[in-house]
Amino acid sequence: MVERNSEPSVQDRAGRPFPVSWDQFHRDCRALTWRLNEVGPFHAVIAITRGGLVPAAIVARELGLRVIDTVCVASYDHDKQGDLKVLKGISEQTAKLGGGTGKGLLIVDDLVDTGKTGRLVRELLPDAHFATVYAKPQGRPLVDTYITEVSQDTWIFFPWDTALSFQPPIRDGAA
Ligand SMILES: O=P(O)(O)OC[C@H]1O[C@H](OP(=O)(O)OP(=O)(O)O)[C@H](O)[C@@H]1O
Ligand code: HPA
Ligand SMILES: [Mg+2]
Repeated sequence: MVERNSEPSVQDRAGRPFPVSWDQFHRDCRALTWRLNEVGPFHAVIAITRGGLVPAAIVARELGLRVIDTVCVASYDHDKQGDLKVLKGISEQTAKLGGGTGKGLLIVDDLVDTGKTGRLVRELLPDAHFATVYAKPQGRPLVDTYITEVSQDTWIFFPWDTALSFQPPIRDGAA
């Protein structure tokens, strides 16, 4: 738990931890690609940084796509969501592939939570296909394809944000 002021963080409010291992994440990305393979073909993959970079690499590999671009968005400072900022949009070359509206482009992110990030990127590329690995109910309507839904009060811990650590035995008070 990280407290920077008296407000509970999104993660504190979320309560339910959902740790995801690298193995599980890889399996979920492959499951996502099975679905996307039926929707495509796509001209390019666009990762929403930074969380979307990992699933985008796996999905692109599985779909045989080599054109990969990024939309760089900053919102959560660890677990507190601030104002959204687009730090970088897609390149002119990728925009051309999508005919200006994103048609035939595949946007990938690790998850949708409130949907703020997804909404912003959809506004930039309204005709693109938006895929995430995980979805919470508030953001789910924005996503075209996802694999696993978790409750809004779940906090997903991704493998690139975590490390193995000792856990005290349950009888000694472990959660
Ligand atoms: O649906 P929302 O409520 O907008 O939340 C979802 C976004 O939040 C996380 O990114 P974050 O902004 O934390 O940045 P990161 O990908 O660089 O970790 C996650 O990777 C999604 O992009
Ligand atoms: N886990 C990690 N990052 C996030 C989440 C989450 O559940 N929601 C928004 N950003
Ligand atoms: Mg992100």
